[in-house]
Amino acid sequence: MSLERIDRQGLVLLGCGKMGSAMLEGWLARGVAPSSISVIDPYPSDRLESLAQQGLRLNEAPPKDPAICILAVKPQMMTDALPQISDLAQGGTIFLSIAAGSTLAYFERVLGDKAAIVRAMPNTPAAVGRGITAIVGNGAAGAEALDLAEELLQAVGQTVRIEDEAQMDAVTAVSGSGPAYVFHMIEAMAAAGEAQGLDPELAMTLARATVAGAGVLAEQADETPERLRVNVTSKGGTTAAALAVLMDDQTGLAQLMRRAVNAAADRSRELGE
Ligand SMILES: NC(=O)C1=CN([C@@H]2O[C@H](COP(=O)(O)OP(=O)(O)OC[C@H]3O[C@@H](n4cnc5c(N)ncnc54)[C@H](OP(=O)(O)O)[C@@H]3O)[C@@H](O)[C@H]2O)C=CC1
Ligand SMILES: O=C(O)[C@@H]1CCC=N1
Repeated sequence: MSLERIDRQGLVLLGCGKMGSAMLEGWLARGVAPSSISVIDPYPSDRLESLAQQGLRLNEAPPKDPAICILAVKPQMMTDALPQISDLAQGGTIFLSIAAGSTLAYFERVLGDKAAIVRAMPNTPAAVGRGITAIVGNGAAGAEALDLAEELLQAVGQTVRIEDEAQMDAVTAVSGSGPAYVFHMIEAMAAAGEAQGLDPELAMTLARATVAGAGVLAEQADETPERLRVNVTSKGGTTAAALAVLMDDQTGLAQLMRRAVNAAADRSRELGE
């Protein structure tokens, strides 16, 4: 099992904000020992300070030849942050970037094209073990590098491999940013319920449970989302009235979502320039 390689050689996490800490919790829950983990982050959280008491190395020099180094700072901070770990490229360390937009070619320019580099796009449901991450490797990332990256990411949810790095911008726009669209839908449903006279707390309870329940049903049911939608929609009933608005050819959700995903993918491409 390659996670044993992490126990032996260690893991370095550069940047431990929202996404880095979500993954860190998954690895700890999967049994990676705090003493195998080195975190570099200028303003560590209380949780990191407490993990440091349990052996996690916090803002210390990284171990000599860690199995993997996860790059989890914002793309705009990457160039400033990389010098802290770039020496690791002299050894066999695998680099795993989760930064939106930052390309494999960019990392090769900084770390060299002999370094095994994996580009990944996770999402925040990783915090509850329900993320999905797409990965793609550079030419130097062989099966062992991809397997180790995948195993680490599977500790916090599902993984998919993609062949064409150019698809990463679309992946980012759908699943990387996607949780925010769903959270916004909860907010919008709750606000609409309030506008109908519901108490704000009740409206939020109804909206949150409905989206969560529908998500689980969409995942677990044998039927397609389309069939599940039809199952809710009684002929001449309330859902049909709502869907006539949401599925309008010109102003419906599909058109809006296409524009939103397009904007996110464009921004991902810009971040990579
Ligand atoms: N949030 C998300 O849903 C997702 C994010 N990503 C990607 O993950 C990466 C991190 O995003 P996110 O966690 O949201 O961002 P955060 O800002 O929450 O996390 C980045 C962390 O890096 C720290 N940091 C800043 N500069 C340095 C440095 N020089 N060395 C070490 N650490 C540094 C920041 O510290 P400080 O706050 O003090 O500046 C912060 O703790 C981004 O590249 C993003 O594209 C990918 C998928 C989903
Ligand atoms: O908003 C962002 O840029 C990051 C990448 C995907 C989710 N959050």
